[in-house]
Amino acid sequence: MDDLTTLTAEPPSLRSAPGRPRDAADGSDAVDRRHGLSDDPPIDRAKAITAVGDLLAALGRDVRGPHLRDTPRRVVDAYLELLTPRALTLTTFDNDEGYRELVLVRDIPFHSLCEHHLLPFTGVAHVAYLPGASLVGLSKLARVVQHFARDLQVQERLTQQVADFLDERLDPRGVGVVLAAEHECMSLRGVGVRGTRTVTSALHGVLQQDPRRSEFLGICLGTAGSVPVRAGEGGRGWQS
Ligand SMILES: Nc1nc2c(ncn2[C@@H]2O[C@H](COP(=O)(O)OP(=O)(O)OP(=O)(O)O)[C@@H](O)[C@H]2O)c(=O)[nH]1
Ligand SMILES: [Zn+2]
Repeated sequence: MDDLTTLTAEPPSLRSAPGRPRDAADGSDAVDRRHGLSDDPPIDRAKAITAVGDLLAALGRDVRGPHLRDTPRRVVDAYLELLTPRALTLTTFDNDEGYRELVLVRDIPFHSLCEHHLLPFTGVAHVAYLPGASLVGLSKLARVVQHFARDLQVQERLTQQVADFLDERLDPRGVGVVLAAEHECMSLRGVGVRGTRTVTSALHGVLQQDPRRSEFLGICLGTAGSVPVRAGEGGRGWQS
């Protein structure tokens, strides 16, 4: 192992300076997940619990009932769980053998929360890179997806964040990320079209150009022998 980079993602309430990736006081690189305005207010759990209680009351619910009584706390803790990223450690190795072909981890299941409706979108990610001087631990490609998915997101931004992060940290010859997801805000409500898949991609470096682009997208989008299906139980997102 030639390099070990630890990226800690603290709960937002503990962060001193919300913003994009920044240097932490302990010398590690901290990735702040609240990529919106740099002056995002801190999290106030008690205030959030009160607000959910008020919301339920305003929706005409009797919040004194045995099941609803503790629901505001449950809801707030559920959101905090869904929106707090796990710490991420990116482990890289010298590419001593000079491997130069595509490294692709396909069918990574993920879930995130849509920023517009606070409803989940779930699907699979396909993450690839063309190595330069370094290889990365394979599981880390899945961890990067999970890390950035734990946020209020739009699919386009999530896709780009994963690609940009790997491009910055690995210095590879190319990076490719494809996400295919179903948005519950389109399935359960609104237009009500169950079973649609939104596909987004972000390509960097050599993977932007053919023939690498076609090779990568062909594997991801099914023109190389498999057909994408909804992310299913057990994380199976594709069918031969
Ligand atoms: N581009 C993009 N749009 C998204 C994403 N998630 C949800 N949306 C869309 O955000 C849009 C919000 O549109 P609005 O008209 O403000 O909301 P709405 O009245 O609830 O719209 P409907 O969903 O059409 O009922 C909808 O078209 C959603 O489908 C995403 O990840 N990316
Ligand atoms: Zn939505």
